[in-house]
Amino acid sequence: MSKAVVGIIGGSGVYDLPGLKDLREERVKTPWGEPSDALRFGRIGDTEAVFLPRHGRGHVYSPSGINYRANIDAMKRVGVTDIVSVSACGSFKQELYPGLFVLVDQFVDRTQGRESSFFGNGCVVHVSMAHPVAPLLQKRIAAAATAEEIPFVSGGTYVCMEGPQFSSGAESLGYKSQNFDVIGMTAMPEAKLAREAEISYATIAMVTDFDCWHPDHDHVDVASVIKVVQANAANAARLLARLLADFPDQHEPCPIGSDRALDNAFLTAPDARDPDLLQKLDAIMQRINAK
Ligand SMILES: CSC[C@H]1O[C@H](OP(=O)(O)O)[C@H](O)[C@@H]1O
Ligand SMILES: Nc1ncnc2[nH]cnc12
Repeated sequence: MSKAVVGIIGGSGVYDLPGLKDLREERVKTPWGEPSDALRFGRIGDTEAVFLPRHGRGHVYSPSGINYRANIDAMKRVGVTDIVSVSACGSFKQELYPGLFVLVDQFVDRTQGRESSFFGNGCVVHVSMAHPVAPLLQKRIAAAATAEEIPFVSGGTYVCMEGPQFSSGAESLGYKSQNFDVIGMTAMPEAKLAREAEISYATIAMVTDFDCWHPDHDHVDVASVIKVVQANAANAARLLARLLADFPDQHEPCPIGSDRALDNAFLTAPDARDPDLLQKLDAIMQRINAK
C-alpha cells in the first residue's frame, strides 16, 4: 500500500485550485522536458494534492504543444497515485447541456503526431486501454458531485481531436452520428500516458458548448467556452474539495489494474533493452524496477 496523492490537471479556464492549504510550488525536472508549469503542492483535509494547469499559467501551451509526457512523468516522480483531469468539452447530445459535468469512461484518439508513449524502440511495451478510466476514482468523483448537489452524468465517450481549430460542421455531425458524447483536444495522450505511468486516471468533462451541429445554438468559440467554465468554476472547486476531503489515506488497489498496467506489457527482452531509454524511464518503471 502507498499513500494516496491526488494530482489535479486543470484545463482551459482552470489555472489554480482554490482551497489548497500549506501551498508550495516546485519546478520538477523530467527526462522528457519541461512540464507545463511548476507543480503546486498542498492539501485539503488530510489528502495531499498536486495541481498542474496543463496549458500553463496564462494559457501559453496549445493542445498540440503541451508536453504531456513531462506533465505525467512529473506527477509520477512526486508520488501522484490518482489523476483527476478537468477539461472543457463540446457536447454532441441535447441532454448534455453546458454546465453539466460528464464523468466520461471512454476516449477515442483522433490526434495526430503527438508523443503518445514513454516507450518505443529499445523498450517495447503495450498496455491495455480497454478501460481507460479508473472505476474507483470515478465513483469517488461521482460521490463528491452527489454530495455537493452538482449536476453530472456517469459514463460517456470523449473524442479527442487535434485542433487547434474547432471542428467543421460535417465533422461535428460525423462525431454525433458515431454516438460520441463530448469532444475536446487534450485527454489524449494524457490518459494513455497516465496508464503507462500506472497512475489511476479519470476525467471531469465540463460541457461548455454544443460544438457546431446544433441548429438552435451558435457554433462554439473561445469566449463562450471560457464564460461557461467561469460560471461553473465554483462547482468544480467544490467538487474537488469534497473529493479530496473524503479521499482515503492509502491508495486503493485499482480493480482494473491501472496501477499495475506494466505487468505483462513488456515485449523487449531484458538484455535487449536500451540503457539510455531505461534511464529516462526511472520514474515510470519504479514499481517494476523495485520488484
Ligand atoms: C478554450 S476552447 C478549446 C480548448 O478547451 C479545451 O481545453 P482543456 O481540455 O484543457 O480544458 C479543449 O481541449 C481545447 O484545448
Ligand atoms: N467544441 C469543442 N471542440 C473541441 N474542444 C473543445 N473544448 C471546448 N469545447 C470544445
